[in-house]
Amino acid sequence: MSEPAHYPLTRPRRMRRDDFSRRMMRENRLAADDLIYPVFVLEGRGRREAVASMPGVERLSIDLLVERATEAAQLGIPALALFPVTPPEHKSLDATEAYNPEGLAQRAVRALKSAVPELGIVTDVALDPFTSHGQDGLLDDSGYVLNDETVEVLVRQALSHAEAGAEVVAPSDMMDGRIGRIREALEAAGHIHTRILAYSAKYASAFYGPFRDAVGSAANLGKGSKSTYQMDPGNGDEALRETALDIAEGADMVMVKPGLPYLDIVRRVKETFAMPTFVYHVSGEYAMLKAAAQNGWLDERACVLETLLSMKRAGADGILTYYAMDAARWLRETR
Ligand SMILES: NCc1[nH]cc(CCC(=O)O)c1CC(=O)O
Ligand SMILES: [Mg+2]
Repeated sequence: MSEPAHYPLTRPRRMRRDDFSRRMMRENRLAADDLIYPVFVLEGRGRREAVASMPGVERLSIDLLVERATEAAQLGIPALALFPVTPPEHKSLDATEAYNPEGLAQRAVRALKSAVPELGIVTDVALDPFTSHGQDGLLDDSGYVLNDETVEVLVRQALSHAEAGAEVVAPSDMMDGRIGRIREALEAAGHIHTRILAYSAKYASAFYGPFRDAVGSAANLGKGSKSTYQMDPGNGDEALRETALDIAEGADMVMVKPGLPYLDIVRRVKETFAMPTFVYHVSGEYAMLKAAAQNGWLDERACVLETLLSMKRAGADGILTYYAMDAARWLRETR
């Protein structure tokens, strides 16, 4: 009774035969701990506004945001990323509203920290919600985004966030040298515990379109491009050089953005630096999944969870996603 020689000795399908052995060999899992929930905050009370290009996503006034944040914490989500919707009358060429201690972001941080202290708050350090032209920095006469002058404003903005109680500041602007300057300023001001989540490899991506609608910077930006500071989608090695600089300057965590089209970069960054590595599943990626789901073309729950799991498999330690609340709920239910 000899083995038929043409039969494989190794049958990978054995381990896939039953649910128990599939679970035993599963290498990566998604959990609520992996999720960071990006939210848009509005002026006023009792206000909620839908974002047309992101069905299911709402801009909320601080009081409603506090309720939402309470739910997020109950679902086990560790942190929220805050994005203010600046009223047009507070936008200017010099973006001074960015570091107003009574600004919307700063007030939202204080309200969230007092109502839901266990939920980590990540603030966005960048000037685009505050400039009248929608660029992430100050402009010279030719319209070029100035680096060092912008960094000085980012430092003031980051300090105002730390002062308000944000545990994590996340520079998303891609100016050179800003991590080092922010780190020095935080230390000098005694904010030695404030973590920096650096958007280290942020690409000049068309997938940010719906976000710019959500924060109301799309109209200001018009046809303007961010290619003189955000990275060229054709580049991979440059992402490693950018990340190395941010780590050397004092970043505690690094990020790649967008997500799904850039998972090769996530893998390379994680393998090269072994740092806490985050990925941003951006607004356009959310919109794609949502649109297909609304048309009945994709199983939303299955495709979203598969997408987020693939980000973990690529090496991400955490994911910023507009699907955070849904995903945390889905992960609680047993199929
Ligand atoms: N500093 C701006 C910023 N911070 C986060 C996003 C995009 C997030 C998303 O698309 O979900 C952007 C947009 C941009 O760079 O134009
Ligand atoms: Mg850089």
